[in-house]
Amino acid sequence: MPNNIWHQCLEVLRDEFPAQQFNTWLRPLQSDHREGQLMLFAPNRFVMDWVNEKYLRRIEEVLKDLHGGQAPLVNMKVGSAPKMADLVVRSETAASGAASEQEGSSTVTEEERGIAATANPRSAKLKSGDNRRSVQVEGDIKHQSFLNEGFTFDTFVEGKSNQLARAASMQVAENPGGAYNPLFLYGGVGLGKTHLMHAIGNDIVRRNPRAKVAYLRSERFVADMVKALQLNAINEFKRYYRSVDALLIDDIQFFARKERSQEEFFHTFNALLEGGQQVIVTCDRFPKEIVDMEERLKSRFGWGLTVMVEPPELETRVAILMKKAEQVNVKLSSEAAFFIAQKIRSNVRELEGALRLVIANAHFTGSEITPPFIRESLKDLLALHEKQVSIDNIQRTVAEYYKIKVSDLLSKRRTRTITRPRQVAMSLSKELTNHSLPEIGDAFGGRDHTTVLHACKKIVELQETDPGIREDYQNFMRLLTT
Ligand SMILES: Nc1ncnc2c1ncn2[C@@H]1O[C@H](COP(=O)(O)OP(=O)(O)OP(=O)(O)O)[C@@H](O)[C@H]1O
Repeated sequence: MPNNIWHQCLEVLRDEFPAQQFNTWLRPLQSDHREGQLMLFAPNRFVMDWVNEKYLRRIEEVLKDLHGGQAPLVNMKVGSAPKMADLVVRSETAASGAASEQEGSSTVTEEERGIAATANPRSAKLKSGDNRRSVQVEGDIKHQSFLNEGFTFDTFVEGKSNQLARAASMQVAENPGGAYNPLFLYGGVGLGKTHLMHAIGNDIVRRNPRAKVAYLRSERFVADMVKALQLNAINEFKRYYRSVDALLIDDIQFFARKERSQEEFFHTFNALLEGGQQVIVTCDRFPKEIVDMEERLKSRFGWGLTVMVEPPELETRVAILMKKAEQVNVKLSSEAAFFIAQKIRSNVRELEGALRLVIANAHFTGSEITPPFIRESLKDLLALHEKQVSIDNIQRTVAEYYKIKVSDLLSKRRTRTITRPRQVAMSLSKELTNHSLPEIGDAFGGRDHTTVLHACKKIVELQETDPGIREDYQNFMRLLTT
């Protein structure tokens, strides 16, 4: 009876608390007891916070009374999917002494409060900008996250598009707090930034099981900070985030406009860097391009190493598909992988989604995975893709075709090998999307609309005089629209 230990504990608690309290907060908790750890699953974050605040200490005492030195460590988690990187709150012995840092003067913005209100309904009752000093909190609550165990360097497929990011990440995992601090990984959606970040975290813990690694999305940092302010626990918040060996913050762009959080993060960031602790940040764009973010924070991001993760080229997409299929013990022929990789170019997440769909269909129908079968399975998805020609899509297709990088198309480089593909891509964007000339200019590294106009004229001219360009252009039209 693996969860017996929790039932014993519940029996004691049932006698201690009024029935209504017991039924509301303790009874709904589900448990999973293994390897010296008792994981309690709360149905939502509000219940988890409440139990943490009001009952966790008592739960631990009861377990100690019942099992002495054999009592398991208690962790709490929302939901029940063990593979997800959900927030885990671990109760630990309070560290002595209060943090002495001065609090910043900026106030919590409406948006920041909104996040906290979602995370914790009680916070909605608190007055805006309430940042009274902490007196005491019930127990010292420390936050830690489970890292997705499947996201490792072994499961990450290397290609030209991510070679540098992967190498830098491996260096950081080997030597956290060393030369690449902070590590700033950026790039479009679904390209593997989170995967790499977890791989670093997992590797740090593998090398040093005592290492304290905190992974969280930036919204979580904001919500925790606002909640800490409201519960007068900001010093505990600061102490916790400054005590980790590595702080991994995903999708930092969500800090935009959250001034108080930026300020808090700025101080945390400095403290960690000074302490030789590792900071890793991911973002959907280059630091300088993040809007509504303090300049001093953006410039700090550039102190270590900033690396882009680019969309994978065809060969890498094929390799990723083969690897993902292998992970679920499905035999995928290279012809089939190639077929999917050619059709789905947007990002790896979508590539994975397409593969899952094909595998599920094959499983249910007992069919072999062949190109005609794939075409039929992905009919709706492909139709959607074909309808949606985006500038992004055009840039990727053109870059891949001419064997250059998307970032070259967006750069200021003016060599012929780059300018011609750039003009082709601009012209295709004008012809195949509804974007205006200024919008297209913007999407190509912030160029003026007259540059786009010039590119369009040039490509029309060249199609008449240069058979090579004419053929390329026709190929693109076919690739992008059929
Ligand atoms: N090179 C790769 N090898 C294997 N899997 C990959 C690779 N790149 C991405 N993936 C997979 O693609 C999926 C999406 O990746 P991930 O969540 O890391 O993207 P992201 O760049 O963080 O996106 P977002 O900006 O939306 O958060 C994950 O399942 C990840 O394992």
